[in-house]
Amino acid sequence: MNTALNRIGPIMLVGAGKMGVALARGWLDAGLAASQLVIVHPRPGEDLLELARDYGLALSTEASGLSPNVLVVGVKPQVMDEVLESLAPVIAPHTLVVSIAAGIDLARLASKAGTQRVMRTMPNTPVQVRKGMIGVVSGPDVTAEDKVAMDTLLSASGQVIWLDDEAQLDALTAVSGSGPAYIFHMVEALAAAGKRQGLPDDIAEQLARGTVIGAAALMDAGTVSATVLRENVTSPKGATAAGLAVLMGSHGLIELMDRTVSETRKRTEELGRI
Ligand SMILES: NC(=O)C1=CN([C@@H]2O[C@H](COP(=O)(O)OP(=O)(O)OC[C@H]3O[C@@H](n4cnc5c(N)ncnc54)[C@H](OP(=O)(O)O)[C@@H]3O)[C@@H](O)[C@H]2O)C=CC1
Ligand SMILES: O=C(O)[C@@H]1CCC=N1
Repeated sequence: MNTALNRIGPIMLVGAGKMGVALARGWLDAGLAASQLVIVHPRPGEDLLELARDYGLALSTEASGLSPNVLVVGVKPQVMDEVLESLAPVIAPHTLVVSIAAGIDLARLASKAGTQRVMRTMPNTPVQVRKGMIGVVSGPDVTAEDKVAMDTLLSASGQVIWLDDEAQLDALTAVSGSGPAYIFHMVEALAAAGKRQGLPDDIAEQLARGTVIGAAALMDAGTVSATVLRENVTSPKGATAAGLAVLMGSHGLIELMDRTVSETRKRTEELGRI
C-alpha cells in the first residue's frame, strides 16, 4: 500500500481503452488501492475486464453517484467534448479534471468541463510497467496541492515532465507520446533486415527485440549518453561504422525522424481542432 498515492482519491477514470488501462495498471501496481479508483466504461474491453479481475476493481458503465477528487478522462480527442459535457454531474469545485487526449488545449477542456481546474497530460504506453514519460501542463485554477497530488499519481507511472508552455506539450506528444511506436517499428525493421540477410524469421525477431531491450537496459543502468553508448559499439574502421554511415548519412535517420516527429506534431495540432 502506498500512503501518498491513496490520499489522492477517489480517482475516477472515464474511458479505459489502451492508454487508460495502461495508466490504471501502473497506478494499481504502484500500490493504489482498488477502492480509490472507479473506472467508467460503457463497453469494457477484454484488457479492462482482465485488469478488473487482477485487482478486484469494480467497473461502472456510467459516471454517477460520486464527485471524485481527480477525474481522468481517457477518451479519444474526437469524443472529448461530448464526454466532458456529459460529466458535468460529477464535476464538483474540488474536482481536478485531467485529460490525456492529444491536441485538445486547456482552454477547450476548461470550457467543456465547466471548470478552470484542468490539466493536460501526455503519457506513453510504458506507464503500464511504470516506465512512462508523462508531460503535464496546468490550467489557471489548478492549486499547488493539485500539482503535488498529480505529481505523486503520475510519478507512480514513470517520469513526470512539467511544462509551462502549453505548445510544448504537442512537441512532447510527437517525441515521447508516440515515441514507443517509432521504437517498435525499429524492431520490426531490424527483424525484417535480418530475415533478408538469411536469418530464420523467429531468430531475426528474437535478435531485434532482444537487442532493443538490451540497449534500453544499458541506458537504464547508468547515465552514459546515447552518443557514448553508440560510440562504444562502433570499432574504428569496423563493421558498425560501415552500417552507421548509411543510417547517419544524408537522408538517414536524423532526417527521417525529423520528418516523422514533425508530421506527428502536425496531426496532434489537427486533433485539437477537430
Ligand atoms: N495510445 C497511446 O499510446 C496514447 C493515447 N493517448 C490519448 O489517450 C486517449 C485514448 O487513446 P487510446 O487509449 O489509444 O484509445 P482507445 O480507443 O483504446 O481508448 C478510448 C476508450 O474510450 C472509450 N470510450 C468512448 N466513449 C466513452 C464514454 N462516453 N465513456 C467512457 N469511455 C468511452 C472507448 O470505448 P469504445 O472503443 O467502446 O468506443 C475506448 O475504450 C486519446 O485521447 C489519445 O490521444 C495519449 C497518450 C498515448
Ligand atoms: O496516436 C495518437 O494519437 C496517440 C497520441 C500519442 C500516442 N497515441
